[in-house]
Amino acid sequence: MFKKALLRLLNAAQIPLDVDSNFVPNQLSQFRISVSEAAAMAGAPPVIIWEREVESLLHYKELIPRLEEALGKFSSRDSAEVIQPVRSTVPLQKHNGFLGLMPTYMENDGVLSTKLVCFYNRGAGSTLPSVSATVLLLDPESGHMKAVMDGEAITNMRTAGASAISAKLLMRHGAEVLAILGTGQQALSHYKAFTEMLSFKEVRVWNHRREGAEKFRRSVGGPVTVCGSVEEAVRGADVIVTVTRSIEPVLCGRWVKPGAHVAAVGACRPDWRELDDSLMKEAVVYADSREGAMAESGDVILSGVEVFAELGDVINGIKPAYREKTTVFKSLGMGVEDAVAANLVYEQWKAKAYKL
Ligand SMILES: NC(=O)C1=CN([C@@H]2O[C@H](COP(=O)(O)OP(=O)(O)OC[C@H]3O[C@@H](n4cnc5c(N)ncnc54)[C@H](O)[C@@H]3O)[C@@H](O)[C@H]2O)C=CC1
Ligand SMILES: O=C(O)C1=NCCCC1
Repeated sequence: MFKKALLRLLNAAQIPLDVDSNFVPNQLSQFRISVSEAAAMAGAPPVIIWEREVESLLHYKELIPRLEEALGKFSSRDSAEVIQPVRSTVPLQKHNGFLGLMPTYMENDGVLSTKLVCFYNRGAGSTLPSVSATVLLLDPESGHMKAVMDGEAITNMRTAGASAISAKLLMRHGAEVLAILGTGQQALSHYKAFTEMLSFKEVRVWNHRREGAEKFRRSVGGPVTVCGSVEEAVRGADVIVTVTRSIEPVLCGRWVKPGAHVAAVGACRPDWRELDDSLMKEAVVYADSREGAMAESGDVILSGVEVFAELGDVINGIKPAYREKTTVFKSLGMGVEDAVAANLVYEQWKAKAYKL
């Protein structure tokens, strides 16, 4: 009874209760109760961490190593490491979109999360975002919800982080020219991740509307060449990122330099395309999840190509990285990426909260 009252007091004072053992507040440790028990007993509400705060807590330098480790764990197919089913989707027909459910459990790491993500094939005139997401982080022992987080910043950063890992592993040594097709949210996060973690002499961008590309150039500040066509942007490029909302191929194999690496991020439905057949057939195709790509990627399904390996297979040393060949990394996005990113945000949030 007394314990309960104390916990309610701590909760009212916004002292986080659902913390791991390294962070047990002194006030609780005297009562020798487990942290999960404490949080569950206290009925502690989840902390809410929104866009600006997520952005301020998440940094590529810390996120990317965690993503790399998570991709490796995913591909090890060890259920104590990662359980992550292929995303289930509910069509939002009236709104030309989908709700994706992305649960993940990492038993060894004690991480349980799910992302709810709505994504849309927006018409040209719409000002609404293409992707809207929320990540829920839970305590696997009690089921208690620890945190509710803005999922857009997490989605933008973890997707760009995974693409940067693909480039690090698959682009040719001495790569100099990066081309980005599309200039929306993912383009911005990819620009940041690629210029922070890798080094390029030139960055080119293309957008189907030139003013979008000009706006992008102004907003990133760094040197960017705006190109008038996809062909102009990608000719001679060593690394190409496709982050468009297109549902038809925008990138053709005949423009792509042999040995280039393509990180293909858009076209995440079985009948959507960003890359043409000739590129898909020429390239060695890698994916974040083989199963995900075979269920969701129009570029893979409709071109009829095989996924050669998962990125995690390369990380685990199970499959080779063909740097000298043309490579495509088909990204669909995975719950395990959201799980490690959200867990990192939560760790950073706790560290900040306890310093105060
Ligand atoms: N693989 C993954 O993990 C993820 C994939 N995505 C996908 O990445 C893509 C980009 O997402 P965001 O940057 O958030 O969207 P956004 O709406 O912010 O940007 C989309 C970009 O595509 C351009 N665009 C629109 N229609 C086009 C067309 N018909 N042809 C060429 N370009 C066109 C827009 O002008 C804009 O520059 C979307 O397809 C989204 O579903 C998003 C999140 C994660
Ligand atoms: O992984 C994600 O998150 C998404 N993947 C594809 C579509 C938009 C969101």
